[in-house]
Amino acid sequence: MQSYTLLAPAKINLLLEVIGDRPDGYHELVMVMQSVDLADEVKITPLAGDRIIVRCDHPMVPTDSSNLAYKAARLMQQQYPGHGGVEIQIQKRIPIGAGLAGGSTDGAATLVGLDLMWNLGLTQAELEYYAAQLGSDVPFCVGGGTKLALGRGEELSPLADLDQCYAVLAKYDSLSVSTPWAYQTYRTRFADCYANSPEAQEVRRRQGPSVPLLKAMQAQDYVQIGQCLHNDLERAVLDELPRVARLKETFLKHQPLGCLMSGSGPTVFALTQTQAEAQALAQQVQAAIADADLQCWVTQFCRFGISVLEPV
Ligand SMILES: C[C@@](CO)(OP(=O)(O)O)[C@H](O)COP(=O)(O)OP(=O)(O)OC[C@H]1O[C@@H](n2ccc(N)nc2=O)[C@H](O)[C@@H]1O
Ligand SMILES: Nc1ncnc2c1ncn2[C@@H]1O[C@H](COP(=O)(O)OP(=O)(O)O)[C@@H](O)[C@H]1O
Repeated sequence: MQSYTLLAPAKINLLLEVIGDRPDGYHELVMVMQSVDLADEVKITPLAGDRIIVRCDHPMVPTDSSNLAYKAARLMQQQYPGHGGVEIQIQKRIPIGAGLAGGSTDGAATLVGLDLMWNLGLTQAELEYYAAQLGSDVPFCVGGGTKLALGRGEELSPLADLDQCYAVLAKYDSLSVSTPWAYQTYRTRFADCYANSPEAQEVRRRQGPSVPLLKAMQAQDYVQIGQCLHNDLERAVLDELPRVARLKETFLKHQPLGCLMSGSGPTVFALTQTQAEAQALAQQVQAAIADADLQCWVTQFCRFGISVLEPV
């Protein structure tokens, strides 16, 4: 049996609209998701016996059964017994609790890696089916690229690739947001915005902020795309975290194509059309904020989710 090293990219949400409640207790969403080339490396190695061992070079990442890579390996062992154990080594580059799906992408990489290592020949649909059992964002992370995500985030449709777009990501190192807290904070403030019957939810989907964004994306009109970015969770989270609100204001002063908090935050991203503009923007924002706690990454949109870096 061969070892595999996989590249597991982060995502940003170009749009996140909370439509209403779902019978399963989650929120019904409309999202436009985009992979970026900031990625963890996940190495999958066969182990004798049935053990699952997770190692990570970042001290804040749990390596017990709460790690999404561990959960993915256990799910695969339950579904396809008899292939033995696995060691999963995660080289963490995606910041934690950042709204960038760092844990989800490691879980997705483990599913893809075990499919290869155990020679199962699973389809993308089968991988996404298992992924949905691990978390709402995990199915997107399998195939990545540019996608519309409905339901709780697991109903995916491909969108035309957005070529040549860069995202400057910025996050205070010491600040993380828990996803349940972000949804709960939104719910406490804005539950009166919820559409809860299937008919009312359909009306919301057809009339909401995804309509102009999808139109701009179809036309590859980057100026328009920048103006149509939207995240319902942003107003709830930014009200609670004024430092992040100021970070967004600072980005906007430098006139990027657009700027938004990603997912549940607290990462803020700003879009540019060239790498040089993105690098200049990152420097300008770091100089303006002048806080060693602020981290910036210049990333490019990418067309793929999990990819094999090298069979070892
Ligand atoms: C907000 C988003 C946007 O892409 O991502 P992050 O910012 O966390 O990366 C996602 O909705 C997060 O997806 P993920 O992190 O996979 O969520 P899950 O593990 O399925 O759920 C974590 C918690 O988020 C809330 N949740 C999640 C998805 C959803 N449609 N409705 C919800 O209410 C629930 O409180 C749930 O207990
Ligand atoms: N492989 C993993 N990498 C990072 N965090 C993980 C992982 N597996 C489980 N977690 C847990 O998930 C929490 C959320 O982390 P992460 O996925 O980075 O954030 P987000 O949900 O904002 O995208 C972390 O605080 C950590 O406890």
